[in-house]
Amino acid sequence: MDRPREIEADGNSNPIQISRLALDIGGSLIKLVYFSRDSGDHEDPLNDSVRISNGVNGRLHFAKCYQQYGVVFFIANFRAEFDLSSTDSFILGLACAYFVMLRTLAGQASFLELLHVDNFLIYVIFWPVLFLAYKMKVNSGFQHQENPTNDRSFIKATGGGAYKFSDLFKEKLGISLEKEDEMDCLVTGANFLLKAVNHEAFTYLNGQKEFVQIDHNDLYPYLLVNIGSGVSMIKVDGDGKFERVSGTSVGGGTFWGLGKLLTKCQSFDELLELSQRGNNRVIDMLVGDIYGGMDYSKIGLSSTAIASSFGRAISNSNELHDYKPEDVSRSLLRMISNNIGQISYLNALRFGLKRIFFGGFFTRGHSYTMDTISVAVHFWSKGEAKAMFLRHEGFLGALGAFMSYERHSLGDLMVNQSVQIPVDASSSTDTNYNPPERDLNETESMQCSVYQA
Ligand SMILES: Nc1ncnc2c1ncn2[C@@H]1O[C@H](COP(=O)(O)OP(=O)(O)OP(=O)(O)O)[C@@H](O)[C@H]1O
Ligand SMILES: CC(C)(CO)[C@@H](O)C(=O)NCCC(=O)O
Repeated sequence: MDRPREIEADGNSNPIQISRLALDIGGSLIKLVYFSRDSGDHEDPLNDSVRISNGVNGRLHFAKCYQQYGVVFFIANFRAEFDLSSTDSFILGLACAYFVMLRTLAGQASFLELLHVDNFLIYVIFWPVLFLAYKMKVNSGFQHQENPTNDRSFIKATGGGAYKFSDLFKEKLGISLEKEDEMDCLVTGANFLLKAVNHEAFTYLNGQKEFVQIDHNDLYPYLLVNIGSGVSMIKVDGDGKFERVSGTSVGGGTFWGLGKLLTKCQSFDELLELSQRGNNRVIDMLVGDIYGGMDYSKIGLSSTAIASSFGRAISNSNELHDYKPEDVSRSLLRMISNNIGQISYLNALRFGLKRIFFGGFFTRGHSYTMDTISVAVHFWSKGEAKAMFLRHEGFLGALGAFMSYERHSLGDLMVNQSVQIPVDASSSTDTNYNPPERDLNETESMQCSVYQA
């Protein structure tokens, strides 16, 4: 197979050269992974790696697109990323504010009809993708071929949206989405991160985060639980060797959807933030509520264990508005995280798996969510199985789609780990080492090299 044009040197002195981009268009969020080549004339002070002459050095960027306000979020990032002039960003910002305002106003069908809703929404939702695709074309000389049957304007894409929006992308944007299987991508992304990135996996129990050193020779088998809108459970036996063994529709979409209805929260972050301040005991029925304050120790249940999520709400005449949104959010988060932890454990037990890695954007590095999942796995497995989380949790699919460029045309993608998480030599083997606190779910990048096959 031909090497994609995008990776050919173009001699362009533009410091940011987007050469490849992959998408994961899920039920709730759009995730992007893209590679920008180093121009070579500005060294990253944190980069202590050796530049390898036959590799293409650059950065792998991770970004996600909120469907709501996604445009404004991206503008803020692109301003720095692409060195937009202030006039450019002002004009783009105005255009985006206008779109967002229209979208907000567009509650009525008649108004949407006036705007030709399909065109309007595709430009609003996929504006960031368009912008990146445009940048990719400009920077890499990536163009339509003279032979129209050999169309190279394609982007690797996975997730349901790769199918759902395929025609729309082609018709309205002139971009073909080259579809990659979602499960395949999740596994490829997870395997890559676990093998190539230091301090990628960690355990989280009782507020203690501990990084796990992954032994490459002893990684398989493991259970990958991807908590997106819905939940997929995949038994992974090697590179490309996997089976989706289970799933549940009670996932991140359930938390966000039910939470939105019950608390009137306007954003997922707001809902998570509320949960941090809430007390689930107000709404959940505890074992102690049923057993007069006592443990039911014969079956291993303490008085504080939840006997019935939301069960307290039946025992008095309270209406929804009598409960604090904080408490509702807390109970909901706990119910869903517990349930996922329990089903995950049962599937691990089914196949004799000791390690469970959790991916997907539901966890969002949120301590209470991770703690609840870990406690469920720990409790049900009597400490036998281990719940582990991934720093790039939400990007497994997009990363897998990105890696499929390699599978088809390139050699390896290598990550320069010393840059991804700046650690000094003395701390690099410390499993308790905590990388600087920042939201890894927002835009992030890691230094890497692509090798030509
Ligand atoms: N900013 C956010 N806005 C909305 N949901 C968010 C946000 N951050 C995290 N989430 C949570 O992440 C979930 C989506 O996770 P993810 O992007 O991994 O899945 P998806 O690809 O959209 O879903 P699926 O794989 O089921 O199609 C949401 O349902 C919600 O619970
Ligand atoms: C349908 C997918 C795979 C889309 O990502 C995901 O949302 C999911 O795994 N849902 C759970 C479906 C089930 O197994 O019950």
